[in-house]
Amino acid sequence: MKSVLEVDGLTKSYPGASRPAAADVSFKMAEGSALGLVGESGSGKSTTARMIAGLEKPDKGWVVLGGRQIDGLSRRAMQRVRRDMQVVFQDPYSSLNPRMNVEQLVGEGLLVHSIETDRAARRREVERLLGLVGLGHVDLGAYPRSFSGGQRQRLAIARALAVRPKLLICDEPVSSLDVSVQAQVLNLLRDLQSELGLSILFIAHDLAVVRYLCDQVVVMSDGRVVEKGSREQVYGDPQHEYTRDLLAAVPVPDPSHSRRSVTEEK
Ligand SMILES: Nc1ncnc2c1ncn2[C@@H]1O[C@H](COP(=O)(O)OP(=O)(O)OP(=O)(O)O)[C@@H](O)[C@H]1O
Repeated sequence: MKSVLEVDGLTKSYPGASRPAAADVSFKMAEGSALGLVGESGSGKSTTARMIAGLEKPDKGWVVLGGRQIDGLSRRAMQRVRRDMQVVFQDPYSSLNPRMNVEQLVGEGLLVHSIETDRAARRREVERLLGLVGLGHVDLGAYPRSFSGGQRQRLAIARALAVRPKLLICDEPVSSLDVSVQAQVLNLLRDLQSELGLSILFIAHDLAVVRYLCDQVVVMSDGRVVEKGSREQVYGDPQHEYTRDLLAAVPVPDPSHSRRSVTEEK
């Protein structure tokens, strides 16, 4: 199967640290799949994601997106690659510009990347995207301050999808939300993944969340990959003691219990 993302030997040390934040991290992601990168706080997930997204330069290793090596590209070249790789961040309160309204926020990528320069057509596309994320009813002139955390995360997802990325990186996208809202946003991501064939790299410390959404799992500890495999392998027959310990500590209920309420969030 064609891979959307390959990382090989990614390594990063921060000055003064006693060990690398990420050491020799390698994995492959098939197109249309959802891969969960899991581990406790400090295990190196964000550092790895930042190197993939070009926000941090690796000391060693490489990143290939859609067959093209993207580490070490110039800032300008990287800007073009950003269209193919969108990130949804943990905190929807700081990731959305408070001075931009819904139409501007969701439509920005369409304008910046010259995908849709006609205002009326862009507006229609923004409305379509809002419908996709369950916000078909919202006022295009509204500002982020009038939305709940879950709704803001839906806006962030619509904004990311606008440019039709090859890869969506979700960095702890539900961990700042209430548990009931978490389930709704996870259900949305799952539906989008199956309906649009989206490739999602999902970063989380919570194994229950990853089990729900991801078909492949990479487990990190102390900057290293300690286990990787299919969901069935990693959850059904964990090989590493660290994975077994993480699994033993899973606290969150199955989000599928609130599946019917996906569109009910206000
Ligand atoms: N900019 C930085 N400068 C120095 N050290 C850093 C920096 N960013 C991360 N680290 C260190 O690198 C290690 C890995 O951190 P990283 O944030 O990648 O882990 P994580 O698994 O994403 O954790 P969290 O879930 O808390 O974000 C930690 O020891 C952290 O303190």
